[in-house]
Amino acid sequence: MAAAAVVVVNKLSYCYQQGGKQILKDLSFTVEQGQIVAILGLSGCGKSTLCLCLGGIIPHYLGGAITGQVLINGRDTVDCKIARLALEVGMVFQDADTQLFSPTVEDEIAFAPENLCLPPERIRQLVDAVIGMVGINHLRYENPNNLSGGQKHLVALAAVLAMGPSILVLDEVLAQLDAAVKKNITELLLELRRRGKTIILVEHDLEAVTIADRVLLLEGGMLVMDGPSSILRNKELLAGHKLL
Ligand SMILES: Nc1ncnc2c1ncn2[C@@H]1O[C@H](COP(=O)(O)OP(=O)(O)OP(=O)(O)O)[C@@H](O)[C@H]1O
Repeated sequence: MAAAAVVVVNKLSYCYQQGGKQILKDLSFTVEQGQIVAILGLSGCGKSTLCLCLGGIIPHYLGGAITGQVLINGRDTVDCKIARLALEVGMVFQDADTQLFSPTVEDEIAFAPENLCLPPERIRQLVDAVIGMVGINHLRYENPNNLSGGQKHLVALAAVLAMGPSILVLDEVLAQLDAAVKKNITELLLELRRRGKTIILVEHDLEAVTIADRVLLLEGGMLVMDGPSSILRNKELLAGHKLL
């Protein structure tokens, strides 16, 4: 039996301003539970915009003109409250500064579980667990503002994992990590997939996305390729799309 589609994107088009430039053009695809899907494409092709649509940031916070449909675990992102969506989709933004606002890393990770009114002991367990998973115990009492770009992404990832979403949308989270940390986080993503999480990964580094089961390629806001990650070995095809 085929795995359930946890993300359904159906004829999605989007402009940031009514009547403005169309950024996403008639995108349709589905993602099954437990898949790692990489979204590739040249700078400006709409990868981050698509991520924002998947997490409901578009249209809930950024407005604009959206047509078509994005369903997350069967919920339409336009109709579903953003707080509800955040329990299903954990997003780490390309610019992690936009999602970090607490005085310490520990507080940042505890923030959402506290808002869910979880018991203090449970919150402490969750914070310890995700700090361990992401390997940031040494940053626990640091102010997120003082961290490097890569470290901020790790803190945002830990904060998202503390919410226990079934889907992760990670926008260039691996890009700024050094090789050893990148390897650890890659292994973590594979472990999360084994536990049934669905992961959507935007990266420019083709090497970093070889863990993906599937690759989607955007060009000028259009989906021009949707195939297995083995296409990453096809140098001619990649060069043809200016990815090499
Ligand atoms: N808030 C915004 N308002 C208006 N236009 C925007 C906004 N954010 C992005 N854009 C435009 O949308 C287009 C797609 O941007 P997007 O960030 O989604 O591309 P990307 O593929 O993620 O690029 P990169 O790889 O450089 O991160 C670009 O032309 C960009 O200038």
